[in-house]
Amino acid sequence: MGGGGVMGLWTAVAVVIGAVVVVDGLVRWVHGWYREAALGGERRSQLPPGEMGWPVVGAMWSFLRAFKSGKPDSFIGSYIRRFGRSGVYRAFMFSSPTILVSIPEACKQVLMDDENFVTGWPKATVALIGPKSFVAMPYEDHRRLRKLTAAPINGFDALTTYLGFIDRTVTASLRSWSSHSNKIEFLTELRRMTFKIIVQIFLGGASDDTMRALERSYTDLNYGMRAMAINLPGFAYHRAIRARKKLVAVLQGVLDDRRAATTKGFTRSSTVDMMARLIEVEDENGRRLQDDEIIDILIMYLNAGHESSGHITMWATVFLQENPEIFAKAKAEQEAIMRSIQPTQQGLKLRDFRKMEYLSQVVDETLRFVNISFVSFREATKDVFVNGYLIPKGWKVQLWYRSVHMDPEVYSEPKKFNPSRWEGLTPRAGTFLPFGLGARLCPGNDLAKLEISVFLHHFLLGYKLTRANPNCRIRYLPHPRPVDNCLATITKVSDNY
Ligand code: HEM
Repeated sequence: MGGGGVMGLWTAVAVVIGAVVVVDGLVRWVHGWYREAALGGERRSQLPPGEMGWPVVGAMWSFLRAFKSGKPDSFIGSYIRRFGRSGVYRAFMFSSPTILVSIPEACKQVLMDDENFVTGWPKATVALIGPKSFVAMPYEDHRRLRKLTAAPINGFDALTTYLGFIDRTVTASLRSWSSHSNKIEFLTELRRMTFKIIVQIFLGGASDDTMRALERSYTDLNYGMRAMAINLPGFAYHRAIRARKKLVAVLQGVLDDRRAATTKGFTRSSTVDMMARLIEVEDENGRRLQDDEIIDILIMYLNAGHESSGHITMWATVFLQENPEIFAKAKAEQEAIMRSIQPTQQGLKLRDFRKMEYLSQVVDETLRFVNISFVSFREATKDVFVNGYLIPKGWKVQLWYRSVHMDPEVYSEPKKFNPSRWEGLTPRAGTFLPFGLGARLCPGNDLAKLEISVFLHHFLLGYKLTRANPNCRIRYLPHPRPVDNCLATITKVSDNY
């Protein structure tokens, strides 16, 4: 090919690239205009920096790319790089114009403002968790049912009721895993264990068949939770929708049995579990909850009540095992606690748990570092200004807890696992959000911390974790986990306690 031919080729390539850039810019501009024009010039000029991107996908590709390539922080990182540290950005995600909030003060403002913000989970998530659960419930119903359901699991005193069951379940699990030399999927087993605990609290226990059916369906439900909402065979979301139908059927069966037993005058357990409370509760007009309302609340609680605790327990165990100094310090604290317990005492008591200061720092650091709930969703019900920028009425808001926890201006060396950073530290409001904040603060936070600490107490005193693939790849959606579900052996190393 002569010089003219090469020139011609390069010109053609340049023209194609130029055309792509122009078309890309034009499409983005038209989409931005289409989404924002109705705001009017003045309100539009007050929006935070950012862009709507391409129609339909918006920022979803870059979000999924960041999380699927193992670099979840690069998503918000790209906004900071392109638009500066405004902490509030605009984007198009989950089919809606959305404001991304990534700094503590702004997160706190949104989370504490119930007048101007309601929950705003994507429709696909609401369809999975349940339209009649807390994720989509009207304000007054939420207040009433939250009070009813949170009271028995909130505050460490209320939790005394469950401590014995948690302690027995944890010790039996560790004993069973270490009774053979086979590898187990440690995460899967922990999820099973935390599920058993939450089923006891909410349903007063369940048959093995019911447990198995529920567990399987919850796994599918969770895998579909942050996936693209494509309801076609072969897609995770489709499997999740089917799993929800099964969950509804199983819980309907449990509810029917309970109602039948109550009619005949039988009660299943001596303590009042959460299902009993939900069946009995009346609003100010004497109206009781319908079956579909009870079932949606249970689906939500049973899910929220085991997934996150199971994952955090796994990560805390892994971090302890990988950091011998931290392990030794945490173990010494537990040994001291054991020495202070009377030989006649059966199992752990709440006062023992209260002495676990360093272990509590290990758990807090794990919560900060792992970011199991990395984002939360709200919707503005009026025009609101946050950090000087407009959040227009009707727009969605995403609160990026993960970005707050991994921000070097909030936590020095954020990528270092360092429990001692919590020593004597009371975090500034909005800087530590593993359980959210405000009216939607996780009602299971005390229960979660208790379960995790009881497990770590027993693990530190007598067991060792050996992973089959210590450098296994991590998958970040829906929750951070090693792709092998932490395949490992659990060995008993001490008989002294
Ligand atoms: C380590 C464990 C846990 C973590 C990290 C966690 C995290 C969270 C977060 C961040 C929220 C707030 C979502 C928002 O801002 O909208 C939340 C809400 C919730 N959590 Fe948890 N959670 C955990 C354990 C539990 C447990 C054990 C239960 C049940 C006993 C539970 C039940 C709930 C419920 C029902 C909500 C919705 C509250 C509402 O909308 O009023 N969670 N959780």
